[in-house]
Amino acid sequence: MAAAIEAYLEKHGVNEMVQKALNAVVKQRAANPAAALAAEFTKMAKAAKQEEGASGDTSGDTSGDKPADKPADKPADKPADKPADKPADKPADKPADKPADKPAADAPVVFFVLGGPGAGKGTQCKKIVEEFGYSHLSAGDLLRAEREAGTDQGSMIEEYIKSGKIVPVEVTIKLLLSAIEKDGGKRFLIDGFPRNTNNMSGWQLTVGTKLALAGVLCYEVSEDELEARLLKRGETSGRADDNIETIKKRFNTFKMETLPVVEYYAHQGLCTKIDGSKSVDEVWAATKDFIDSKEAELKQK
Ligand SMILES: Nc1ncnc2c1ncn2[C@@H]1O[C@H](COP(=O)(O)OP(=O)(O)OP(=O)(O)O)[C@@H](O)[C@H]1O
Ligand SMILES: Nc1ccn([C@@H]2O[C@H](COP(=O)(O)O)[C@@H](O)[C@H]2O)c(=O)n1
Repeated sequence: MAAAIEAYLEKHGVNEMVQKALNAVVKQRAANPAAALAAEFTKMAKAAKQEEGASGDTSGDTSGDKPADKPADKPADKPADKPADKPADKPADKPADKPADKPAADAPVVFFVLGGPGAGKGTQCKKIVEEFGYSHLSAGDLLRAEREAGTDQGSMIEEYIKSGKIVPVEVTIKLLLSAIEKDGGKRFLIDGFPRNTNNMSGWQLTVGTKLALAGVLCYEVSEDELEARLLKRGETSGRADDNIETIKKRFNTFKMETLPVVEYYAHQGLCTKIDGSKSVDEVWAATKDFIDSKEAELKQK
């Protein structure tokens, strides 16, 4: 099935695939969007398999039959997550110059780190930095720092954070790319990104294959546990979103927008899910195993 999904992706591109699946899920008003999305991907993969069988093309080379009006990297026409009154129509950055098919062997390596609010992303990233010397970039931290600048953009970011919504990618990607460039490292943990399909499109358009995505870590924790952790953290964090009203909104955003992204990567075989409800040390043991095995894979390349 993974090969069939890859074939579909080759033909239609990631944006079209994700957008089509998300549209179907939204239409269904599915109670469990992640499961519905998984079902949509499976349906698409089956259709791609049949299509491939019908055309007799088993090579996987689809370069000749891509419809001319549908480039693989065409961004979603309208990001699903755009708040109606915000100017978020298109990523502001110029698309990466004609992307190569694959990242260069010496391209810096990136891991996305996902999980619900309070799942322990930051806690585990810190440990990875200590043990493996990776560079850690938290999209949330970068946005909070930018908010402090006191500009119009700062107040816009504040609004999004307080309402638990995802800031338009053109803002976030600029912060991430400038931090990556400044850092100049070879291994990056991108914490809290991509949080929705708009984030994914922005990354694909601006980064393309300049950086190599080696894997996605996702920490799974129940909402009850997350809520308890965030309320406790809120006693000292001073964060505008560690209060029960915003926490509920963040949970909703996570379920509706981020879980589908996690499922997308899971279907690509890129996502490793870790039980984040255990103790910090137990979660770290699983995290370390993951990084060790990825480092071994990367050494063989
Ligand atoms: N395994 C764990 N068990 C119990 N508490 C934990 C665990 N991991 C992290 N915490 C605590 O839970 C809170 C949230 O952790 P952390 O800030 O690492 O999460 P996060 O996923 O980065 O959150 P956010 O997305 O909101 O920034 C912190 O107070 C942290 O000390
Ligand atoms: N890709 C992202 C990441 C974060 N945000 C906003 O920041 C808030 C806090 O993020 P944490 O990762 O620190 O939990 C989050 O709720 C969003 O409002 C974002 O917009 N895009």
